[in-house]
Formats: sequence, structure tokens, C-alpha cells
Amino acid sequence: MKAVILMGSKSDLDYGKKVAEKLRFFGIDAVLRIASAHKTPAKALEIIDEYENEDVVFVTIAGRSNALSGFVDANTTRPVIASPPISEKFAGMDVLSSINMPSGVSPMLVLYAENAALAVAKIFAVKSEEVRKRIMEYQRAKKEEIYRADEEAKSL
Ligand SMILES: Nc1c(C(=O)O)ncn1[C@@H]1O[C@H](COP(=O)(O)O)[C@@H](O)[C@H]1O
Repeated sequence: MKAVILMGSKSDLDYGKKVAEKLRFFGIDAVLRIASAHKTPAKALEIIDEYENEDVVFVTIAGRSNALSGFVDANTTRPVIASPPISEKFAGMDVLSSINMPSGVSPMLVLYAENAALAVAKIFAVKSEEVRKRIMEYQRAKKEEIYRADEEAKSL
């Protein structure tokens, strides 16, 4: 049970580390890797192949023109979560390159590091009771935040 966090560039490292940190909360190990479908397709394929016989979920992190997510998905039987970092540039239009995939290519788009980690956890929770319990704990804490915020807001 491991997430392979594959980034298109070293510049995505902070985002990748955030995903890894959130995954730790759910009790899931992560490995951080870098390869670009645009620039180093052979290396990207090598990395994908390394994990083909392991129980992994890929998280692909690629800004600008996201070829990486579709490329990884087309070359693995494992689930792929595409989580491109959101950019303010071009009015956030970069995200469009993560949406409309060719037939037979199905990376699942989940924006934001925390949500990507949760999506990975939910995949593993299908089989792992331990991960499922941590998701329940996480969801309870999220709900409590809102109840607390409401209490604070109404006494303002
Ligand atoms: N979207 C892709 C791909 C790809 O899809 O193959 N390779 C790099 N990138 C992204 O381009 C941005 C700038 O990359 P550089 O640092 O290489 O200029 C990064 O967010 C990276 O993930």
C-alpha cells in the first residue's frame, strides 16, 4: 500500500511533499519521483514499470500543460489521481489540460494536495479497515471544525 507521487518537475516538490504529509495521516507511505512526459518520456515509463507489480496508486503532479497524467494512466493498470497545482496565470486555464482525455485514458482529477491524499486513502480503504478508520476520524474532525466555527461566528 503505497502512493507514487510523480511530479513533472522539481518545482512541484513542495506540492508533492504536502500530498505525502497528508498521506502519512492516513497511514499510507509515499515515494516522491520526478519525470516529465514531455521531456523525459523514457524515464517516466521506467518509473511506471518499476511499480507495476506493487499495490500502488499514482498521484501525478504536473503544472502548465499536463501530459504526464494521461501518459501515466495509459501505461499502468493502477489508479492515477491527477492533481495539478493550480496556477493564477492564464486565469487558471491550465487545468483544462487535465480534463478532456482521449478514449481509454482515465486519470481522476482531484485538485488540492489534501484532497488528492484523501482520494488515495479512499481507494486503499476499500481493502484496509485501518485506513477506513482514519478517514472516519478525518471526516469527524472536518465536521467539528464547522460546528466550532459556527459557535464562534454566532457569538461575534
Ligand atoms: N506538465 C508538465 C510535464 C508533462 O506533462 O510531461 N512536464 C513538466 N510539466 C510541468 O511544467 C511545469 C514547469 O516545469 P519545468 O520546471 O520543467 O519548466 C511544472 O509544473 C511541471 O510539472
